[in-house]
Amino acid sequence: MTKAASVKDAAMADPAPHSRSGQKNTVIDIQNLSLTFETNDGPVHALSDIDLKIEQGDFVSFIGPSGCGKTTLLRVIADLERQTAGTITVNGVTPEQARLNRAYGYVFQAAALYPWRTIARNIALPLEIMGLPKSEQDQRIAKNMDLVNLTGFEQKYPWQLSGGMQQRASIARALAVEPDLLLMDEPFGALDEIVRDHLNEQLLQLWAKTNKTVVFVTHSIPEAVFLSTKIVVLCPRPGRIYDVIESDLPRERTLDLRETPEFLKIAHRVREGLKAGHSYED
Ligand SMILES: Nc1ncnc2c1ncn2[C@@H]1O[C@H](COP(=O)(O)OP(=O)(O)OP(=O)(O)O)[C@@H](O)[C@H]1O
Repeated sequence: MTKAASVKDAAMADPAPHSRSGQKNTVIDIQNLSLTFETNDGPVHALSDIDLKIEQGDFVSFIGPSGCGKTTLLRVIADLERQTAGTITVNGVTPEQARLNRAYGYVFQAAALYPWRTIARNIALPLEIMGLPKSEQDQRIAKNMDLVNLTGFEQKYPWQLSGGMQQRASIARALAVEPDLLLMDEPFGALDEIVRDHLNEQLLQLWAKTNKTVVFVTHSIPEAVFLSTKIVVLCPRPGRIYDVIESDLPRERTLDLRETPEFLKIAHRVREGLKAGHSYED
């Protein structure tokens, strides 16, 4: 597929990716950002000189070996960590202001559902905290359970659902606050490969339907290439960006795409980046 064709696909799948000037809106703008943790054993340079722009409607994966700073970078975006140098804006404001504006939903590796609440009441939790009227809560629960294909499971408890279904429920809970930005930290890392494949397809469908911007942490090369419009390869000590790959795969994807030469070419480039940035002393 040519670059021009993929851009056309992107425009078709994405109803409002641009501002009126025709420019894509920058959702996350990171410049010269570093973060050093001071520990009893000395400083840990978790992130060093990170420059990255993420635009409206992008699906961006962070991939890299353990300890290269993927989670730390996601946590800086979410205002769960603060950088020690450089700048970052989320929707044009500080991460703190973006958090207060409820700009993002955050999905963790573990579904983290309350076992004593039904699935519907788990999804309702952030809405209760926001003080939304019951009718609005019910409408958002129904809409987001439908988006993750869980309609009919409202009154079940988390332990009555499979791991994949629990993770879909946690995605519905993140979506219920209606954020434009979804931050996902290895959400499918603990699931078996068949379930992960299925959830990857469902996540892409959800992304196409909702036009969200997604930032996704993974260890898996096929997952990163299958899902992303942009793949950020990080390497450790200090954590830094080794490569940024703009994918020219079409936005509408099914799993058989993984057998194509275009897919394998991108996967090869990611693998080469991971190899080059890897320290074999670990
Ligand atoms: N709160 C903290 N205090 C001290 N060091 C930390 C803290 N959080 C993370 N680190 C260190 O920062 C570095 C980056 O950690 P981070 O968890 O972001 O890596 P990662 O790429 O997400 O790893 P993994 O794939 O294992 O989750 C690691 O060396 C880690 O030990």
